[in-house]
Amino acid sequence: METQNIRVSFHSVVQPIRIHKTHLFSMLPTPSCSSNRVSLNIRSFSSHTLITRRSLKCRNSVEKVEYEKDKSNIRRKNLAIFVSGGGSNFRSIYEATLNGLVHGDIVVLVTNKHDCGAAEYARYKGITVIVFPKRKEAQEVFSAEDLVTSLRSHKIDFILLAGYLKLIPSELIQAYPKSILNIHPSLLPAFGGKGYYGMKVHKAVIASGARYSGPTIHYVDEEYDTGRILAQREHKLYVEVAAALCEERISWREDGVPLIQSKENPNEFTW
Ligand SMILES: Nc1nc2c(c(=O)[nH]1)N[C@@H](CN(C=O)c1ccc(C(=O)N[C@@H](CCC(=O)O)C(=O)O)cc1)CN2
Ligand SMILES: NCC(=O)N[C@@H]1O[C@H](COP(=O)([O-])[O-])[C@@H](O)[C@H]1O
Repeated sequence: METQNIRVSFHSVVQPIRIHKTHLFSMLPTPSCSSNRVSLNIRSFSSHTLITRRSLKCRNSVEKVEYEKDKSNIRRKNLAIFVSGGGSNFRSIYEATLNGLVHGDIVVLVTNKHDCGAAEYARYKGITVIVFPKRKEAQEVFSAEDLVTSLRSHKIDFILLAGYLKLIPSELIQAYPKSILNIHPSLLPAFGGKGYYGMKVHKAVIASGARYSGPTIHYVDEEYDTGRILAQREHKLYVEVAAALCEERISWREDGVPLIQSKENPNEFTW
């Protein structure tokens, strides 16, 4: 049987398309590199905060400009993560909340498998674990409304699905508009929908002869994998998107396309 070489690449397959929007920010003055060091504070016109740029050394007239968003006056966000298995993305995001990459805290883990690896890890870290939906034979009923009430009591700002294998009910979607994301292990819309989860997705990609694959992060709507796509790139993507969420660097284009404001250059947006 002919073996097929497939490159399952988590590198940038879909080049981020960058657009330059100036109405959000003052035109960024081009830093002069006459001196050895440049430092510049840039005040934006938008609701965003002061963007300070660390002074940088210019070498060989090549500028390396980094912007450090001033997060001191951005409220830390409360996150709920939904998982059904080991929680590899959950653990990455959790670590990122501790090392400062994500300006938020994982307050609740929701799972349909009370004894999954992610739930055990969460309990060990002192994170509240909620089982939803409960097993059919469970004594007490815990409805979608009960789940919304519980998430509200924990003051949850965003919900991140990370290997959660059940359909999110519309009650939750209505209660958290534009605030629920999911990571899917293919370049949607290909290989998505009911029945496409876990290894089933990768097997379908390989069987199709596709040359590339990679994850998609999208907003969650009532159907499996049909919500607005936010990002498609290498597998550490969820931490970067969670960071953008918590730093309020996501905006919505007039036609409903969500955009991520670049951390490096606030005048650039990708989708
Ligand atoms: N309302 C939504 N809920 C969920 C979405 C979504 O986009 N909208 N994404 C899924 C995650 N997912 C793909 O990214 C996904 C998960 C599970 C399934 C699936 O077919 N599940 C089986 C049951 C599997 C099991 O119980 O072990 C099924 O429904 O028959 C498809 C896609 C999370 N929720
Ligand atoms: N449709 C989404 C989906 O299928 N997600 C899948 O859930 C698992 C999560 O593993 P983890 O719990 O070890 O991160 C992974 O297999 C991932 O592809």
